[in-house]
Amino acid sequence: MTSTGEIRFSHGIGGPTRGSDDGAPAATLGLRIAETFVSRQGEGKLTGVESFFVRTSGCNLRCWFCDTPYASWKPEGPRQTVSTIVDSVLQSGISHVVLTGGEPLLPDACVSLCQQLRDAGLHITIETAGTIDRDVPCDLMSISPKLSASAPDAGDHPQWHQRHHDRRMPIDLMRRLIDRSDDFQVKFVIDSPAEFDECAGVVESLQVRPDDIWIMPQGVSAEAMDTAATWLKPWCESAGYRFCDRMHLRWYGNRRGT
Ligand SMILES: C[S@@+](CC[C@H](N)C(=O)[O-])C[C@H]1O[C@@H](n2cnc3c(N)ncnc32)[C@H](O)[C@@H]1O
Ligand SMILES: Nc1nc2[nH]cc(C(=O)O)c2c(=O)[nH]1
Ligand code: SF4
Ligand SMILES: [Mg+2]
Repeated sequence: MTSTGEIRFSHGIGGPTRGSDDGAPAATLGLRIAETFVSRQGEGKLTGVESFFVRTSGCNLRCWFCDTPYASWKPEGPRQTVSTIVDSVLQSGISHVVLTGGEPLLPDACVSLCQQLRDAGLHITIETAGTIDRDVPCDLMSISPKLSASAPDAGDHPQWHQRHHDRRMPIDLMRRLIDRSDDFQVKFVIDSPAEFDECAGVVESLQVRPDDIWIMPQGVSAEAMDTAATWLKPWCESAGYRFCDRMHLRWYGNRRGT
């Protein structure tokens, strides 16, 4: 990690490398893990399904609203080998795994992790912002493209503001992630009606059906979601998108490990 808390990744945007600087295979090096926990999937088409969550630490974006800053702004947690993580999942006896972050497609070892989980017959959802071009086995690619208003403040974080701008919306790359996966969903975070046109433009560029689009209100409480629903739900209905309640916030509150 650098003095500013940024993890140095082994590849630039969109171009993963194989292995590492010291020659160790990715599976041995493992992944930095902020937390693992069992919960019910709170978002999207698998809402309600009991799942084993693996949250990697480290992100190449810095959304101002990030609800897991301990995996992005201030990444926490030790490295774990792929076999340690796979053992934990298998011991739980749970058949659905959600790989999230931070940005779970950043570490090279995410490929062998997903391959081993798949070989064990488990269902894998990957929650990603869709900025890393990675050919990774997965059952549900859940992409949450980041709109321009999600960038951190330019005055407070000039470098991350610029990086966020440069990295957040590689349309062709997202399309490849969609084309490679067995199934996909696209989830947007909307903070205000000013983002409607931009969101609709991205949907058009991605060439996906309105039915595949889930719209999540920005916020981390049931009250915030209910307030946003008054202006967000009518827009979703008119555009044919799905309104996405983030149910874990209702079930458990905004608590870590849920
Ligand atoms: C913490 S992110 C990790 C995965 C990946 N970095 C991404 O952004 O998709 C997990 C999910 O939470 C959503 N999210 C994060 N902060 C949020 C907030 N304040 N309100 C609504 N959704 C949020 C993201 O858009 C994403 O769908
Ligand atoms: N219950 C629950 N469902 C989730 N779906 C996606 C999540 C994420 O943080 O990526 C998440 C999460 O953090 N908790
Ligand atoms: S891309 Fe995801 S993990 Fe990274 S800062 Fe944005 S919401 Fe947080
Ligand atoms: Mg979450």
